[in-house]
Amino acid sequence: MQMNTMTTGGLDNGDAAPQTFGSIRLEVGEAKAEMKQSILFERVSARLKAQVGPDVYASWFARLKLHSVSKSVVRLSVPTTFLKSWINNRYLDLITGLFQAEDPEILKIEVLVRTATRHGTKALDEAVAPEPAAPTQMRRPTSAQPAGQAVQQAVSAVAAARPASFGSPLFGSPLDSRFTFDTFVEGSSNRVALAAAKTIAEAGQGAVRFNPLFIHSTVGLGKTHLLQAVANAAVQNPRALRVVYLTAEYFMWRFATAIRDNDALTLKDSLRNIDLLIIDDMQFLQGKMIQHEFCHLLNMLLDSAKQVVVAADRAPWELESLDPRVRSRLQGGVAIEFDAPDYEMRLEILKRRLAVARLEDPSLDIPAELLQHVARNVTASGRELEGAFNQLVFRRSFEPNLSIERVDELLAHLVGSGEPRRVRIEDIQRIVARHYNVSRQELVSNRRTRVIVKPRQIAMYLSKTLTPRSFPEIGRRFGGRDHTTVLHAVRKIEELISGDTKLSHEVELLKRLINE
Ligand SMILES: Nc1ncnc2c1ncn2[C@@H]1O[C@H](COP(=O)(O)OP(=O)(O)OP(=O)(O)O)[C@@H](O)[C@H]1O
Repeated sequence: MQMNTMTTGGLDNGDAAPQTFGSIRLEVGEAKAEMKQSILFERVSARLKAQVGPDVYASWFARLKLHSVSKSVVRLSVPTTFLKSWINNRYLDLITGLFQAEDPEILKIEVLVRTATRHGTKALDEAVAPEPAAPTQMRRPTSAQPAGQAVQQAVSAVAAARPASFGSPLFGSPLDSRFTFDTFVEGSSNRVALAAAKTIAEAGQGAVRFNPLFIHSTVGLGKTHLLQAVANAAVQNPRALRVVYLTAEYFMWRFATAIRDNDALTLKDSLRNIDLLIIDDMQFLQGKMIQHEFCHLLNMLLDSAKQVVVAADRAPWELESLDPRVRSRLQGGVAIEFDAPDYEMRLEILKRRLAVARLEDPSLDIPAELLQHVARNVTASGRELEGAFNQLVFRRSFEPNLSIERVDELLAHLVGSGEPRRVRIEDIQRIVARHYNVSRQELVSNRRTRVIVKPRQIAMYLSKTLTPRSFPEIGRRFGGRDHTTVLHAVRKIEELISGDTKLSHEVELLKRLINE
């Protein structure tokens, strides 16, 4: 383990081998610290495996190593950049929670890439995900179904998840067998997207509906879960759909490797004949050549009536780093935004998590009041709920009588901790657009009619005054405008507010709505 290097590093002052009594004592102390760190890592690894299941663990964490532990920072290492960003994007909160549960002094987890000791090809090959475990066929819940029944169904679904007996994606990023329609909780914030996703998963070849379907939301609201549910269901479709699920990062990596190995044609061929392409985390698609390839693929699939589903953390017209041709094709379909889950949904997500956790540990019991309390207070996203739930489960194993006050203490970092909420430009745009009865898309468009220009300038002014974003960045988020346009808007609104009480009240009201 690289840890050894780390511990001797502290003594590396050019001295000969330690001979004095003081150095020996230091060595014993170090050995003890090293052992403690190894135990910590072993314990967290075991919990992580229990949380994510052996398949996901084997895919992503089998090569995770402890690099070093300082008082508050744990550094882990993986062999490839791909794994690093995958773990950072998907699992960092979970891993941080698990370390903190072992040692509350730990504040931060960093994932590093180990220096390659093997040759390039081998190291890159290691990043190829193993064959995904596809789920078995599952029944579908209906919105009219009683909650208990839905939980039971979700439990059966997870219990039944096994490596594929039939149907799996042609290739691509691994699917998590827990991410199915059955385990996805429906609510007002995601109902439309869920209906569209189910329609696509059930459709036959060539029966294209909303193309491309573009789902966007801020982090942790269930985009990946829904996309993987589409993939998991589509591979079971009796019409034998050819399905590919990829994260944008995986797509980039596959193309980069294929181009390096002069094998791009084979890769393109294998993508040509698919029925359903699902791309997650579109905001990460970068690089001129890769975007060019992606644009080709997208055009080819859309033009031949093949279904494409995409998810990103922002709307297609806000993906500034994308090639305008890709952006424009993505805008040609249907974009649906998820909002944050409401209380009922949050509670249902927690109940389902509990039911699933009970499969592993039937003695696990979390009182309903605790679940309700968490659902009321952890409001931001499904991912935070998951973090809160993991903390609860972990704590209850050695504090069986957790009080609500203790839960608040444990979850202080997830519950509104008194810090002001971070305002996002998307929220400002949404609230201003709604207030002035225009669409968010119009706000970032090129249209220059009065009804759009004023709300746009107000939204820019609010973006500058309520967020730490720079003029150029705000310009980019408003349809790629120049920073001088934003500067002009901010000055203009400042000037107008000082002489127009009605407008000044309007802006105050908008600020209150945004900060709510
Ligand atoms: N409606 C839901 N029903 C059940 N679980 C949900 C729901 N929404 C979110 N979750 C859970 O919350 C966690 C985070 O969800 P997911 O990773 O799908 O979010 P995301 O929107 O893709 O986030 P990111 O933008 O960071 O990729 C997952 O464990 C997911 O199962």
